[in-house]
Amino acid sequence: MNRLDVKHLKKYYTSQKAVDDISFSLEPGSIFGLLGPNGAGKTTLIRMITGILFPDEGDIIFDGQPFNPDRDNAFIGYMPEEKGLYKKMKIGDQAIYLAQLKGLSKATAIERVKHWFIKFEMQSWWNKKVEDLSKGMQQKLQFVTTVLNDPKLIILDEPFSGLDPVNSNLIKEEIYNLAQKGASIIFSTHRMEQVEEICDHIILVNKGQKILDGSVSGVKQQFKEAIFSIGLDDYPPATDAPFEIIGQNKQQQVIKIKEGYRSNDVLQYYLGKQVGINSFQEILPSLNDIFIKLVHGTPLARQFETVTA
Ligand SMILES: Nc1ncnc2c1ncn2[C@@H]1O[C@H](COP(=O)(O)OP(=O)(O)OP(=O)(O)O)[C@@H](O)[C@H]1O
Repeated sequence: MNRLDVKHLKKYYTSQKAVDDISFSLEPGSIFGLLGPNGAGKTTLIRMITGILFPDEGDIIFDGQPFNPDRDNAFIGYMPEEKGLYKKMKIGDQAIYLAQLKGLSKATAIERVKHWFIKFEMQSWWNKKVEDLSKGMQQKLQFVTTVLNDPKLIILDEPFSGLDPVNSNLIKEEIYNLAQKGASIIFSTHRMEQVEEICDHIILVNKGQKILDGSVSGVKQQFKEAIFSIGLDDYPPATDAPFEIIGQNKQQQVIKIKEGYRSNDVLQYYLGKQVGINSFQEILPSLNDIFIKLVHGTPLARQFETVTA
């Protein structure tokens, strides 16, 4: 059974089709990247999945049942990009209070908060106020308050923003741990290298519509362009070659195989020239390249439109 099924979800504002018929599914234990340019509709989609906004049309199925925010919110952890913490409240009390809001008893809330504060070396923060914390420290606290109740679905919007490399790694490891224990994670970010490193599956949204859906490796395969790197003992002039050279240094040549040829033709070509081949490897496109290719032609700022539902 899927953790989440989003079916034909729509949310129209008078001036914008913010989410326009989006469907996708999320399995338990999956780390899922929700990608898209500014104004694409990601936050609107997340707000519907977390019960903050009601969809105009479509269905959200959570753990096999129609999503009911009152019942299911206890199983969802949402870390929005904007901070949702009380500036003046003491940090320990605040974490306990937020855990209780998610349905934990006071005793369990205290136990969980202590556990996470020790794990993340935050014990000395207990009696401080949020306003005493730096941006990165607040981000770390926000992450802890998001996962305190062991959610089945965790939605993280730019979770690494403001974090130093050590704390980024700490949170990254925790994301893997939570997924391994069965939590499903939706990770929204504009940092493609983070998606490539962390996510197993992505969807790309543009102008309110889903334009790509697949595993990270599958998507990279889908957009590959017959580009290889090859390391040779010597680099003879490549006349009548079944490829074009698109880059070269002392260690390797980057080539694009011409239409109608295969990788074996490249090897045969160089073997025919009696050149020693030291390495040969396909270069897959980065998610950044794929993102730019797919949203190419989209105006830098999403334009408003007149919407009739
Ligand atoms: N409350 C609102 N009223 C009217 N239009 C809105 C409202 N909220 C969002 N929109 C519009 O819906 C579209 C999608 O916005 P949304 O915030 O979901 O995008 P996003 O993908 O999260 O963008 P970003 O990456 O910049 O955060 C935008 O064009 C925005 O102008």
